[in-house]
Amino acid sequence: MTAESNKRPLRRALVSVYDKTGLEELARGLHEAGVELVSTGSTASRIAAAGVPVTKVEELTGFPECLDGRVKTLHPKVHAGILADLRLESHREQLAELGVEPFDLVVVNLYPFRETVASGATPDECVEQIDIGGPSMVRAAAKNHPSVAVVTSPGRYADVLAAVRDGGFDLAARKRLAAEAFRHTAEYDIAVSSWFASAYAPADDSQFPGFLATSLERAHTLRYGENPHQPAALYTSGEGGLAAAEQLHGKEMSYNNYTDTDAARRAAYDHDEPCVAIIKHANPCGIAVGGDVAEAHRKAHACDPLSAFGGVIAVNRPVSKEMAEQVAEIFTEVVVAPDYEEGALEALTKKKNIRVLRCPDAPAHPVDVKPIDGGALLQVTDRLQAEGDDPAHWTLASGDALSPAELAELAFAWKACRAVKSNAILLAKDGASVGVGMGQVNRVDSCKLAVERAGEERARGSYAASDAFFPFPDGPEILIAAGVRAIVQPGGSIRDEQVIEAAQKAGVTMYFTGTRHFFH
Ligand SMILES: NC(=O)c1ncn([C@@H]2O[C@H](COP(=O)(O)O)[C@@H](O)[C@H]2O)c1NC=O
Repeated sequence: MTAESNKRPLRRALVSVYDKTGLEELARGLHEAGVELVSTGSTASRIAAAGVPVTKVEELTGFPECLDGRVKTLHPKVHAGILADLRLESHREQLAELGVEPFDLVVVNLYPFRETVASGATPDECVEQIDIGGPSMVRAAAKNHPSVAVVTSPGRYADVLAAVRDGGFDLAARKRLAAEAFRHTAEYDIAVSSWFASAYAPADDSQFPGFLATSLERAHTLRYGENPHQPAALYTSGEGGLAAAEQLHGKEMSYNNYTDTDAARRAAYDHDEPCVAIIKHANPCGIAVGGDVAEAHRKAHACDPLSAFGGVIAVNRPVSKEMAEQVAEIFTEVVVAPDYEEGALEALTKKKNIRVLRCPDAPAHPVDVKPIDGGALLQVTDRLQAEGDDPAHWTLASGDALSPAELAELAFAWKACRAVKSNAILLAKDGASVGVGMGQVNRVDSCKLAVERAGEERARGSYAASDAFFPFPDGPEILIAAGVRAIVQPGGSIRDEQVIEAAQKAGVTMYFTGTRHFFH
């Protein structure tokens, strides 16, 4: 059967829309093409006011709309007209016996439940905005797509008018519309059920909903996942962020580009000053702040130029021309920034392959969701804390108190360390990481790695941060032997006394934050 022969002419339409955008044009176009219109309350009034003939649904059902609109279209004369499978003789015969006319087109959009909740309305007001008749019609029409076309968005009206002039929608188009319709009602039900789960949840102390569902849209299929044998795709939540970033230049973003870019933005936005973070395999090979982004980039790159080759760079300010020219000299996979100053894009795009992203929003996701076999873990996203991450609240555990300038150096090391996968040790100097020990299964090896990466000269006099407490003095001893000026760590080990003693013996300043930043 050809697509042409699948077409079903549009002769009779049921229109019931809360959002009246484009309604008059749609009604007029349908009427001019000879389509009979049946409609509900205020939708019918708007159509009639536009001078287009319309039959009120009450005239069809012989039953008044009642209960403040709770019952309008919930009637067999409506639903039999939508649900009759016109391919079946028996259905056609039954409609004739019952005196029911079939509908070929259903145009419905639903009460604004989400918007009502967001407006801070009372529970009763929210409940009243749960559409019942609308989803019933949409689901019925979508189920019966072999006979009926269903439209749930004013964005589709132009297609409807094109189809009506062209002999109707073919079956493939009706299937696509049905898929859209079921998604529309599914998203609606997710909003309603999520609201119920939080607004009417059984009393317990959990701040997490009793039921969790989400709706994500596939933005595009990626070339592959973490490895070439893994198919992968990107989904967006519709709330901006990295997944919706605008790509201004370069090859298609890969799965690994996205994960590294996410980590890089997390690191760069931890700092108030202009900051650049360079990430490889989700770990920093350089983080630095500076008077401007060009300086921050030079300092970040200097941390580990070998590893920065092929890195992903995030900036918390617009990229300047000067920074862009520096970046263009180095093989870089991705640059992401809130914007690009004049001349910056020109400099970057001289490199054919570099991916350039504009992402105006700071990272915002409030909850981390991690799938595990058979379920998922949810946690409130780790952020810098008002207290533990502010040096004003730190406890001096050993040595002399630092001067404000030195304390600022140690505070930079502490914040930058949060971007390193645990066990994390980070050495910093002049507002730049100089040695990073990441992802080791014991803290001593992380200390060794950080010191080795920094090299003797840069380690000496640097400021060291540890994402979690030292369980033994062996880690700090390595840092002390390398000549660090001060150490910051959460504290809280049962052997804190031994750790403090090691620092005291060496005359090294040590602060406790009381806050931990594991990052896995
Ligand atoms: N109760 C019903 O039978 C019913 N039938 C259609 N609706 C909704 O009423 C709205 C349109 O109403 P009106 O044409 O009165 O503006 C649409 O959003 C439609 O989804 C209904 N409303 C709620 O359930």
